Amino acid sequence: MSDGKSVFVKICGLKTPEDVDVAVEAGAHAVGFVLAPNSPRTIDAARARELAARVPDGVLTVGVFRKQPLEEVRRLTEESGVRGVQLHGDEGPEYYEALRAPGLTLLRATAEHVARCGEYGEDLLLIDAPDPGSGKPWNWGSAEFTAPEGRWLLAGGLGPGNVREAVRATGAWGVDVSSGVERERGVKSPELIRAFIDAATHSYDYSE
Ligand SMILES: O=C(O)c1ccccc1N[C@@H]1O[C@H](COP(=O)(O)O)[C@@H](O)[C@H]1O
Repeated sequence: MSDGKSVFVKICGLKTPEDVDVAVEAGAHAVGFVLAPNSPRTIDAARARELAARVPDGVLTVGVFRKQPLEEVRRLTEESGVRGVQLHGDEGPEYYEALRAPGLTLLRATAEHVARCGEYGEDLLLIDAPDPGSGKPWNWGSAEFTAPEGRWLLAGGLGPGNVREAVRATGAWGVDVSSGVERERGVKSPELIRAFIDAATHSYDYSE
């Protein structure tokens, strides 16, 4: 039985039409394209545009950036047509203010302790491991971790086998994954994508 709580699920680092179709069909709420350089998941803006065009309106398309200049983020967002921007860096509130545009969802990714979502003007907060995209888990289950208020996503070392426990332990509003749904680094697995979405969306079903 479900207690009615739903969990927002983002599948990140998609590179092929097949990846996108599997994630969307399995019920992802958002899909991410890495527009930051030097990742095994990096794609260019033209490729991201092709992939984003496959995604129905109800699913958020997100460009992922790391420590890139504002003008580059603006240009790649425009060229790719993504409707969300996820920033992994030390950008301050003024950066978010400068990026804000109608219809654009801003995600702030950080490994720091943050009290609430929205302090920098972001729409969604992403609490991640210090090394984003590494697949390494962090101590979200420890007593030192205090969940932020508002809409926040948990990321970092999640996979089909631990996402349910992670959501229950932290009360995260949503989850984000990349490595945990790959069969090898940078190559997604349809089976793992489906299993992750199923486990995450049913986090509050059945009691133990
Ligand atoms: O995935 C990447 O290569 C990446 C590159 C630059 C910034 C962020 C990146 N990924 C983000 O990391 C988490 C998922 O990490 P994990 O692999 O599941 O542990 C997620 O927020 C991705 O968007």
